[in-house]
Amino acid sequence: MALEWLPRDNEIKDHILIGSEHWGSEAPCTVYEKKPLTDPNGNPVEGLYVAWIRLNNPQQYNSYTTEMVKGVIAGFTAASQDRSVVAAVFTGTGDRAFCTGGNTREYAEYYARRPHEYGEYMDLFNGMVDSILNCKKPVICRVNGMRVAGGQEIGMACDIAVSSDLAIYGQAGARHGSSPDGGSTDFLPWFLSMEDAMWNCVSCELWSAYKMKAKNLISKVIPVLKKDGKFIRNPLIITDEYVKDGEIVYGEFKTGAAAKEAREMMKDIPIDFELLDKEVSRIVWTFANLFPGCLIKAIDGIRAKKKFFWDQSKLPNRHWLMANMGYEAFLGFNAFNTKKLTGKDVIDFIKLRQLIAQGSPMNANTYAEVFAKPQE
Ligand SMILES: CC(C)(COP(=O)(O)OP(=O)(O)OC[C@H]1O[C@@H](n2cnc3c(N)ncnc32)[C@H](O)[C@@H]1OP(=O)(O)O)[C@@H](O)C(=O)NCCC(=O)NCCSC(=O)C1=CCCCC1=O
Repeated sequence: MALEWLPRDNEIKDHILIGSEHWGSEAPCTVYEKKPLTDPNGNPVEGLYVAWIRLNNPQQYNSYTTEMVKGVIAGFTAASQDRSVVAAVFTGTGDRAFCTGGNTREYAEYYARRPHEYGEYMDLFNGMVDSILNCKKPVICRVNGMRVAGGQEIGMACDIAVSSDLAIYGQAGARHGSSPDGGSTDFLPWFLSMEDAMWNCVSCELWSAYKMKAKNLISKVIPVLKKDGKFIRNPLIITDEYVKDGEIVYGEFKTGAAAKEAREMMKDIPIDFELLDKEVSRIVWTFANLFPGCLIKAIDGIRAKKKFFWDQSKLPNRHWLMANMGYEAFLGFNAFNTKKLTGKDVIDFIKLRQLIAQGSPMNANTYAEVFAKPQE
């Protein structure tokens, strides 16, 4: 006997928590778009979608404003709760940047010296990372360009990353007055060796996508320059040689005349994301052809290792970052934000250390000594 006699409520429930009020189309904003799932021949599959969450602030390298952070949270919450969504793709507008982190203008002009406001902001920022790590759909980071600072942090929160070969990766915090505590100090040591994680986290060096692939940060690097109908690899990076004079050179930036020649050559070559998007579709199609429950259980099992340190650190980090907005962040983000006025994007670090060595109080006079002065 079948079970028709059991009382059942068959009215489909709506689990959507946040509406579309935090998304937009005009920069700066977060764009949320449901694109049809496509099969390997590019045919749309009826009733199934991929949620694209796009940071749309290209003039400021897709840095996220406070409103955009809310848009990302809303995006991953929607992707998670929408039963027709198979996977989420996190990307940025254009071909320059995926994201270069928090909006330094907002940081300098609003949050600096408003630590409690920044505490509220950090609650949103932490919510953004959590929304990625808790999304009940696999999350692909489509790295369309630079993934720097907080951009690197939200990128590493994603499950898998495929990258344009023009992208560069790294941190900026220690140069601009923050600590990469929005995930990088927790995630980087899982991806890279401890030595590489340490250097990449603090030095603020930017490393090529090829170098990061070789060091296991990302899954795949895809050529995006299409010369005379044929994709070529980023000519600025050494990709045809592994060892030179006993050193690993694969993935390093070319220098001198070779770099100049590469830059010249790149000038007229259009950027085309066809192969990058094919790779994104291939990964999504692989996910779509797996049991959804087994898939997300496995993904959450791996995410748990990222969360282990993130969950322990995110609250103390929030409190420290909040307090820091009155001190080093005030100096660093204002220096970066006024670079067009002063001609310098960082403070005089040696002067600051000399003043600290003398036991100087950290007041407006001291701050004035370490800032570059506005040019005539
Ligand atoms: C190294 C850079 C990423 C790239 O340098 P470069 O290629 O020389 O480009 P720029 O001329 O510097 O930048 C082009 C224009 O974009 C603007 N820009 C770039 N990044 C940002 C940003 N994050 N916010 C606002 N605007 C940005 C830049 O001002 C230029 O505009 P213009 O009008 O002059 O044409 C370099 O751009 C760089 O270092 N950017 C800043 C990176 C940064 O400091 N991000 C914030 C770090 S802190 C953070 O993200 C955090 C996250 C959570 C936890 C706490 C936290 O601090």
